[in-house]
Amino acid sequence: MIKMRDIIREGNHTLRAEAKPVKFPLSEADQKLARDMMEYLENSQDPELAKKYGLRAGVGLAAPQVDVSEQMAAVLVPSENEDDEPVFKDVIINPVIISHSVQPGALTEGEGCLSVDRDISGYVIRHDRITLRYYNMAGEQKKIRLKNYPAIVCQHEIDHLHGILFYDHINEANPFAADDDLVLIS
Ligand SMILES: CNC(=O)c1cccc(C)c1Nc1nc(N2CCN(c3ccccc3Cl)CC2)nc(N2CSC[C@H]2C(=O)NC)n1
Ligand code: NI
Repeated sequence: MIKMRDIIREGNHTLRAEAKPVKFPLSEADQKLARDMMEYLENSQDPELAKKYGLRAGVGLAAPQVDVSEQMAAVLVPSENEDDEPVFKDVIINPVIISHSVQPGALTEGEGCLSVDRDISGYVIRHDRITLRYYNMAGEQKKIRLKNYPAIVCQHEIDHLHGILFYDHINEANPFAADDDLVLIS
């Protein structure tokens, strides 16, 4: 299982590298990696398991964060009440944002990252809505539209595949600068 010690932190160059596209059919190693990353998110969202293994909770984890510079990320956005299906759950491979809203969006509370061991406040300005094309573990091409929280999470994880970290999108001069069409997502 993936533990916090397997997650690389700022300063490790892999976090700032351009990850390589994944080849299909997935190798055994890539299949295991995909499963392990999704398992990490599930474990981290379970208060008992998170406590038992000292895991930081997350809704997304990208392969570069476990020092594998490949274009693959697990995303698990749970629904508000736990016995419903997740809002979004998949391993997104070779993802491309093929279109997006002009309208920006940001999490009201800012963003955290498992590879960043410090609290950096401010609005992380992203697209409020995206159309995402990606391949799943079976190699099927998917094209989906996402908005608000799941759209923000996927953009955060896709950034990791291109060496971009969330605070790269925070306005340094005024971290909470918001033009009037910014959608604040709580
Ligand atoms: C600085 N302020 C903040 O961090 C911040 C502060 C308050 C609110 C939010 C909403 C903030 N922001 C933020 N909160 C999250 N979580 C909320 C808690 N949750 C979770 C926790 C426990 C069980 C199950 C779950 Cl589900 C896990 C996910 N996750 C992300 N991000 C940014 S996009 C990728 C995603 C990620 O997985 N990061 C590790 N941002
Ligand atoms: Ni991150």
